[in-house]
Amino acid sequence: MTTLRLRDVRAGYDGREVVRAVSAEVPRGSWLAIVGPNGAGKSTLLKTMAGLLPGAGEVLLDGRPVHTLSRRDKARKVGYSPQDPILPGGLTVTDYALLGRTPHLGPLAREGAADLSVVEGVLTRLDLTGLAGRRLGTLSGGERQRAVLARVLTQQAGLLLLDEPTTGLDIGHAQAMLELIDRLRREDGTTVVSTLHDLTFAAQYADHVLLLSAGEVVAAGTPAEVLTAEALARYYGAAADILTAGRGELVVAPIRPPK
Ligand SMILES: Nc1ncnc2c1ncn2[C@@H]1O[C@H](COP(=O)(O)OP(=O)(O)OP(=O)(O)O)[C@@H](O)[C@H]1O
Repeated sequence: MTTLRLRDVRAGYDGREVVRAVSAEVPRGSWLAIVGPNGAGKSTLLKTMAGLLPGAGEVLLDGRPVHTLSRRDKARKVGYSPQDPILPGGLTVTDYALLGRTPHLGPLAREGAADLSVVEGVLTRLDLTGLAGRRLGTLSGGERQRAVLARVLTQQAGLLLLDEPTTGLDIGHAQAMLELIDRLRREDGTTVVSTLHDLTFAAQYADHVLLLSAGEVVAAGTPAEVLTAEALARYYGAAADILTAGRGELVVAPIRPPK
């Protein structure tokens, strides 16, 4: 439900710029995948979009600079999931997912039946119902990752900023996760920006792809325009074939490099 616009965004650490002059427009209800090799600046760009890192340039949510939003307004508008979140190991999956409802509660109000119903719906879709009462500290890596996404999704924000949402998930759970996000996009108009190392998933789910290399946008466009064998060789140093499968979907298939 949110349009995101980036104008000449720059960000970095300790005076070292690692994201350089990135501009992009992500219309309401669309999905932008940010791809690029390790260290290219993807997570840094996502954190800057979430208003968690100061940077130069503009990050506009429905025309408003993200840093001018109050914490509560930001939490209602933006759901951000980091790559390596620090989790309160003693909380159960349900209680943790319920935290996503906090921005929707009045002052001093407790979660009600409607909030619990949102949480139950998300846990069901992410195959977490059987783990609802388990403490986060006892979960496997992939289960923990699904719990993190559950909390972000219960927030029902208009913009989702997801850093590697499929990390640690098996192929079935990864698909279920991406399908759920895609459904939110189609049915509720949720806008999605995600970093993705899995380029086949990027091709299958994103409308637009931004390829970053050394902090700069080196290609932007549809998955077919950006994810070419030449670009993968040039920017990742990878050998890959781009195939079509299923209903004409792109598959990025690694191949053994020529000897
Ligand atoms: N907190 C930090 N302090 C200093 N430098 C950092 C910090 N976080 C990231 N960097 C550096 O900034 C650059 C971009 O990092 P970033 O995490 O944004 O890359 P990325 O594209 O998300 O990488 P990956 O695919 O490996 O997750 C890297 O050179 C990294 O070492």
